[in-house]
Order: sequence, then structure tokens, then C-alpha cells
Amino acid sequence: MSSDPTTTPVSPEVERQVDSADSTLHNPRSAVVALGSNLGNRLDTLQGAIDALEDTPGVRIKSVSAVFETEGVGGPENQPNYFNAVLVLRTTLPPHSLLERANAVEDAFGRVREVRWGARTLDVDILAYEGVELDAPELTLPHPRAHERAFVLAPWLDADPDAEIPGHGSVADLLRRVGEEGVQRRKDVSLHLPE
Ligand SMILES: Nc1ncnc2c1ncn2[C@@H]1O[C@H](COP(=O)(O)OP(=O)(O)OP(=O)(O)O)[C@@H](O)[C@H]1O
Ligand SMILES: Nc1nc2c(c(=O)[nH]1)N=C(CO)CN2
Repeated sequence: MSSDPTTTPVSPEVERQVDSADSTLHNPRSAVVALGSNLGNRLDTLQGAIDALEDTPGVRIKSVSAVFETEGVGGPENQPNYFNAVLVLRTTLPPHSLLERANAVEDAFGRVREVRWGARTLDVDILAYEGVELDAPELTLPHPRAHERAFVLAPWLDADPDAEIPGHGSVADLLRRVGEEGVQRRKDVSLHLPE
């Protein structure tokens, strides 16, 4: 019998049937996540975010881009440069659960939401989630501004040279169109998967 008084015990066979009807448990999807930081120790923060995401049940990081140092786009003038990176994941979490986890990781690194596009210790955005298009304020997929941002496209191309943004084209073409001004690959630093 289950020791949890809020649950009605079910047989292992029923549990198996319920699990097999939940296709998300068996079908990890590909998702792409952008990381950005322009306050504090930017490299440690991005590495901490990678470790926290990899530590999430239902999330496996498959590819980590190089680190790009980028000039702030939008928001207040003279904000410090960002470190940006992109991760390709396989995940069994549905999109909204992945967003919740992304927000929790931002909060864990002391993110305070004040000025739009203002400086932040950590920003975690979902760029794309395999086969999903959404147009809600709390979650828009693919990310509505990814295709026009060199600070997203350059690391995305590095993490996945064949990436496509549904409705916009290949990341390689989009980056050629947008140009790479204000975006520099930092060859002296790197991020890694947790050991
Ligand atoms: N694809 C997405 N990834 C992350 N957040 C999203 C996405 N689509 C919508 N949102 C919503 O956007 C809200 C604002 O996010 P945030 O404060 O990180 O914006 P921002 O990173 O400053 O700006 P931008 O959205 O232009 O990158 C979040 O509360 C979130 O619910
Ligand atoms: N260079 C750079 N500029 C930004 C960034 C970012 O990550 N890098 N994020 C923003 C809001 O998501 C706004 N502007």
C-alpha cells in the first residue's frame, strides 16, 4: 500500500498503462535554450545554469556552444557586455514545465526583473521546442525575436550548424543576413557539461 494518504493505491499494471499512455515519458524532444549574463561573474553564472539544467529530471544537454561576448541590444545605454551561449537539449518536460524550470534557474541566480532588457545576472530563454508553435505572452515558440538577434544566432549556429527556425529559415542564413557586429567568440573561455 502507498504510504501517501492523499493517493489511492493503484496496481502496478494500471500504473504501467497510465505511463505508457503518456507519450512524453518515452519521446524526448529536442529543445534549444539561450543563456545570457551581463552582471557578476558571467562565466560562472552560465556554467551554474548549465549544471542546474543538466541536474533537472527529464533534461539532458546534448550540445553547448562556445561563449560569445556581445554588446547589449535594447534597454538602457552603456550596460555591460553580455556573455551569451546556447544549449541543445533532449527533454521529456513539456514546454511550460521547461519554462518553469528556466525561470527557477534564473531566480536561483538572483535575477531581479526591473527594467525591460536591462542588465541581469542570468537570462534563460527557450528558443525553440521541437514541433511546437505557441503564441501566448507567457510562452511564445519559437522565441519571437531569436531570428533577428546576432547574440542568439551566432551561438545557436555553433551549437547546431543545421538548425532551422520554423517560419524563418536556417540559422546560418539568418546570421548572414543579420551580420555579426557586436558579437565576438571568446576563444579563451568555455563552458562544459557537468562531469
Ligand atoms: N520562448 C520564451 N522563452 C522564455 N520566456 C518567454 C518565452 N516566450 C514568452 N516568454 C515570457 O517572457 C517573459 C519575459 O521574459 P524576460 O524578462 O526574460 O524577457 P527578456 O529576456 O528581458 O526579453 P526578451 O523576451 O526580448 O528576450 C517571461 O515571463 C516569459 O513568460
Ligand atoms: N547582447 C545581448 N543583448 C541583450 C540580451 C542578451 O542576452 N545579449 N538579452 C536581452 C533580453 O533577452 C536584451 N539584450
